[in-house]
Amino acid sequence: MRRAALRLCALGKGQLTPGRGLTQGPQNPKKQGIFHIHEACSSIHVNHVRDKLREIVGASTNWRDHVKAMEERKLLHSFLAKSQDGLPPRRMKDSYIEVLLPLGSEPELREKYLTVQNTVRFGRILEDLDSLGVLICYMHNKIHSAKMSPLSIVTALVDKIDMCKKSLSPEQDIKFSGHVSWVGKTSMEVKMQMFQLHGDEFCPVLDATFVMVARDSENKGPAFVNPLIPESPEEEELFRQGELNKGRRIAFSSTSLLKMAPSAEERTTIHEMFLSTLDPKTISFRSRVLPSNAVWMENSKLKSLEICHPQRNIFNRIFGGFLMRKAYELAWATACSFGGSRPFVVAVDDIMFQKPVEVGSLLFLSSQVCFTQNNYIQVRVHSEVASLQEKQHTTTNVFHFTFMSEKEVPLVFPKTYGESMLYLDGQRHFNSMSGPATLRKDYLVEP
Ligand SMILES: CCCCCCCCCCCCCCCCCC(=O)SCCNC(=O)CCNC(=O)[C@H](O)C(C)(C)COP(=O)(O)OP(=O)(O)OC[C@H]1O[C@@H](n2cnc3c(N)ncnc32)[C@H](O)[C@@H]1OP(=O)(O)O
Repeated sequence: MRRAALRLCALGKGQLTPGRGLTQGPQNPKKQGIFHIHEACSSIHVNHVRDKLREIVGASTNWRDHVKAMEERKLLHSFLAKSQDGLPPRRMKDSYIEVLLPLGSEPELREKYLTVQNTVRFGRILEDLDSLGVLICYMHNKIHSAKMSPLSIVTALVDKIDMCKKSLSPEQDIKFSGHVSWVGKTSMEVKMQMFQLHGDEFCPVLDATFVMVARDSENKGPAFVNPLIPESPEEEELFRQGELNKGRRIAFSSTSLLKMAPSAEERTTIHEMFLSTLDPKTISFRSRVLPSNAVWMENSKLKSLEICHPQRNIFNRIFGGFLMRKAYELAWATACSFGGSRPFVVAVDDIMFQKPVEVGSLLFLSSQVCFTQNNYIQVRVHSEVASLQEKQHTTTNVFHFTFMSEKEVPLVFPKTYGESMLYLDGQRHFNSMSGPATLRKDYLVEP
C-alpha cells in the first residue's frame, strides 16, 4: 500500500540526516541531523530563491514584460540537448542548496507566515518547498557559460512530505536544504529538508520528496536533463531508492479505483454500510436513513473559486505551490467545519500535477470529507479549471489530506456508488499513513 506523503512522526535527533549521501564540504551538514548556527552563513535568503529563478528563466516582475520575455525564450531552443548522452553528468552536491527563512530576525517576514494560533502557516511552507525544488533542478542542469536556462522545469508530483517535529514556531529562523537525488530521462527526484532553530542548533522538522519534469524552452515538449552520478555508497542508496520510488508510483496508480474494482473486503465494507442505512420499517432499497452520529458525505463539502491572475505564474502556468496552498487551506476549513474543533494536519498524500493551470483560467476547488475514524478526518480536494470562454471543466489535481481533530468526529456515509469509491479511496489513503495512533497532540501544523 502507498505510504502517506506527509506524515507526522516522532523524531529523535539524528532520525533525519540533512544532505545525507552528500560526500563532502559545506554540502555535508552534520550527520546527526543538526546544524549549528554558525554553519548557517552559506544559506541564501528565501526571497532570493524567486529572484534567482526569475534570472534563470528570464522572467520579469511585470506582466507586459513577462509575456515578451516568455516569447523570447523560444530563442533558447537551440541550447536544448538532442540526447541525454550529450549532457555532462552531475553530482548530488552540484545541486545542493541551503535557504534561510529568517522568521526570528525579520518580523515583517513573519507576518506572511503567521496563523492566528501563533504557529507557522503550512501552506506558505508548501509554496517555498515548491520554488526551492525548481531552483535545485536548475542548479543540477546549469549551463556554466549561460545565465539563462533553455529548460522549463515544472512540478509534476509532491511524492511525500514527512513532518518530524512538533509545532513550528513563527519566532525562530527556519532553514531549508535539498538536492537532486535521482534522475530519469526528463524527470528528476528532489529531496528537501527543513530545520528550525532551537537554541543555537537547527533541528530537523520536515523531510520532502518532489518530482520535477524538464520541458523545452516554451514548455511544449519534454527536454533531457543531465545524468546524475552517485559518488558514495550512501548516494548510490539514494539513487536506488529513487528508482524504486518510480516503480512504486506506477504500481500504486495501476490499482486505482478508477481502473480496477474494489477488493472483496472493500466491497463488503461498502455493502455493510449500505445495509446499515436502510430503513427497517420499509422493505425497500430506496428509503435510506442516516445512522446516529453520522453525516451524509454529500453534506460535508466546501467549495472555492480562484481567478488565476498573472501574479503567480511561471511559463504562463500557475505555480504549483500556490495551488497547494489554496487546496490545503480549503481542506483545513472543511475539516474544521466537519469536526467542530481545531484540526491538525497529520498527512498529505501524493499531489500529482496532472494538467497545468493556465493564467487567466478559473480554478474551482471542491473539498469533501471522504473518510473518518475516531479523531481522524480524511479530506479530498478536487481541482478543475475552465477558461473564461469555454464552459468545459478539466481536472488538474486531486489532493488528499489527513487531519486529526481535538474531539472524536462523526462517521461519514456515502449514498451513491461514486461516493462509495471516494470513501474507499479515502480509506486507502488513511490506511497508508503509518501509525496514526502514535501521533501526539503537540505535533501541530496549522494552515
Ligand atoms: C506579473 C508577472 C509575474 C511573473 C512572475 C514570474 C516569476 C517567475 C520566477 C519565480 C518562480 C518561482 C515559482 C516556482 C515555480 C514552481 C514550478 C511550478 O509550479 S510549475 C506549475 C505547476 N506544474 C504544472 O503545471 C505541471 C502540469 N503537468 C504537466 O504539465 C504534465 O503532467 C507533465 C509535464 C508533468 C508530465 O506530462 P507527461 O505527458 O506525463 O510527460 P511525459 O510522458 O513526457 O513524461 C515526462 C517525464 O515525467 C515523468 N512523470 C510524469 N508524470 C509524473 C508523475 N506524476 N510522477 C512522477 N513522474 C512523472 C515521466 O515518468 C517522464 O519521466 P522520464 O522517464 O522522462 O524521466
